[in-house]
Amino acid sequence: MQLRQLIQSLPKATIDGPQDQEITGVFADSRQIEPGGVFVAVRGSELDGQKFVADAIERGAAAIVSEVAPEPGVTDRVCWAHVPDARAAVAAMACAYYEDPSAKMNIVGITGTNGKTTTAFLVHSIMQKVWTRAGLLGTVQVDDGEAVRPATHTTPGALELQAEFQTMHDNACRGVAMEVSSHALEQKRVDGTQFDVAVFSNFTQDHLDYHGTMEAYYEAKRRLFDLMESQVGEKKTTAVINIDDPYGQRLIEEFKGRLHILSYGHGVHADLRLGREVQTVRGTEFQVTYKDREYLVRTPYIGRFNVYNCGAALAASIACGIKARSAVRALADAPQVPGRMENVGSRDGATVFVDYAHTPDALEHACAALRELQPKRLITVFGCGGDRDQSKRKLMGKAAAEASDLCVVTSDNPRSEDPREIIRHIEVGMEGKRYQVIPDRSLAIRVAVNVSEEGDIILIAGKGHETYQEIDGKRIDFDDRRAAYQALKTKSV
Ligand SMILES: CC(=O)N[C@H]1[C@@H](OP(=O)(O)OP(=O)(O)OC[C@H]2O[C@@H](n3ccc(=O)[nH]c3=O)[C@H](O)[C@@H]2O)O[C@H](CO)[C@@H](O)[C@@H]1O[C@H](C)C(=O)N[C@@H](C)C(=O)N[C@H](CCC(=O)O)C(=O)O
Ligand SMILES: Nc1ncnc2c1ncn2[C@@H]1O[C@H](COP(=O)(O)OP(=O)(O)OP(=O)(O)O)[C@@H](O)[C@H]1O
Ligand SMILES: N[C@H](CCC[C@H](N)C(=O)O)C(=O)O
Ligand SMILES: [Mg+2]
Repeated sequence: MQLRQLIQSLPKATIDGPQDQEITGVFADSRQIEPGGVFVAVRGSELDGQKFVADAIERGAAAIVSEVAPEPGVTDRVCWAHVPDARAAVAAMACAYYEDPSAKMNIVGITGTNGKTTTAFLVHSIMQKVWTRAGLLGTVQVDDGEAVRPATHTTPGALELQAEFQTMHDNACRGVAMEVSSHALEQKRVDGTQFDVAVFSNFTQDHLDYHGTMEAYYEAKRRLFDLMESQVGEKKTTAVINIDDPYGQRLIEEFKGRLHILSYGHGVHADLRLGREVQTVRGTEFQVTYKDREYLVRTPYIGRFNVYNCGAALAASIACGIKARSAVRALADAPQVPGRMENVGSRDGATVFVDYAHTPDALEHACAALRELQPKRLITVFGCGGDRDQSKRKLMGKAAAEASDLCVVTSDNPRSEDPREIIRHIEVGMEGKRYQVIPDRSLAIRVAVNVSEEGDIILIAGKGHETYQEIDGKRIDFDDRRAAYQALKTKSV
């Protein structure tokens, strides 16, 4: 692509210097730049990209995009675009460079505190069944329609994202199911993406370390809908919103008349109504009413919260033009989402589930889901992440202690923090309840399995699909599922 053409995609830019050359790519990381590339200097949360401009020029950058004006003489060597917002510039150039691949596919973006990964898997699996090829982007993995690989972020940076969309389109994907994290929305990673459907699953406390307040966290989530409203193009867009969630109701109020809304939930006002749930160890059955027609949904997923995730996935699929009946049918063999309510085995009548609940609300729901299976006792092993929202720790302690017969409090990615200090924060919420503290996660799992008896259920929460434990900035191999399997195998009688 010609630099002149790319530069035109930048809103409100002041341009100086040579523009007549073919460029080799757009880069926000100076370490990746190739000669003839465009370097965008982003002021990040850790570093200021401006510091790397000289390095980028040294490596042969053809153009610099920056919030800072050029120094005299620089524009004799490179083109300089002075912009008001470098993150917005990255997104705009990413879309232009990859020629707006999101405009050519059905894009479902999913935001909310809990349930994004699960809902994205469900939408992806419905799309795959109906359209043969579909893309998936989320916390666990990326599926580009041909190959699956582990994800590094829930939502990739703007450049990686648009490149991924292009690959998916080249691979004949008709649709993409993607998670949209609040970090991504705040950092404009999805700006310029043309969504067909935006889903709001629910909203409870998390990430206050990053967003500061619940209001700022909500504003970040709402940006997905603001973006969809301001989207230019041919797409008929739909906002799929959980009407049973108080913040979902607020979102509906805020966007009524501005976006086409398809609500889901248990109430009579929901456009897609959920009801008559029956939970068993093998899965869940429930009824869906949409446009006066009733559907019986069968899914292998357990837990009431998964009825919501299925409802969101059905509504999103319908909004993409998929027949309700086909979507319902596809849910019957919904895939196991790695580390989400994953049954990893039983021994002497006690069963272990590994789950990714790492917020107070998720932990409460995960415990409640397993309680519905009427265990003799529910034994919960959990911890809280270091260098993350500290105020959720005591709330998670309370949620787990209230719903469990016994808790084993342990470590979950302490990162740079002292694991015992994190555990002390958790314990504040557990006063007067039965629990044990075992900071070594592997030992904690072994102890929980060893004390279990016939009819017990053990929930190992917080790490789900993760295959590491992050201590002091280092990632050590660790997998709850493997640790549980080993503990079951070597259980003392
Ligand atoms: C806090 C946060 O979200 N940080 C993300 C963000 O970094 P940043 O933009 O603040 O960048 P920075 O490190 O300060 O550097 C500033 C700029 O200098 C550039 N640089 C840096 C070094 C150099 O030598 N040359 C150079 O050009 C960097 O490429 C960057 O453009 O953008 C980077 C590129 O996209 C991300 O890798 C990075 O994710 C960090 C590692 C991270 O841990 N993020 C987590 C919190 C996150 O994003 N999580 C959400 C999910 C949360 C949920 O569970 O809901 C996610 O979407 O994954
Ligand atoms: N709809 C829901 N409501 C409440 N809790 C849920 C819901 N769906 C899943 N959970 C709980 O939250 C955990 C995380 O689910 P999931 O990975 O689908 O969410 P997520 O929003 O992608 O999370 P993250 O932001 O960490 O990627 C699950 O393991 C489960 O315990
Ligand atoms: N995406 C979540 C993952 C948390 C998982 C938990 N294992 C932890 O490390 O805190 C976060 O960044 O808050
Ligand atoms: Mg996720």
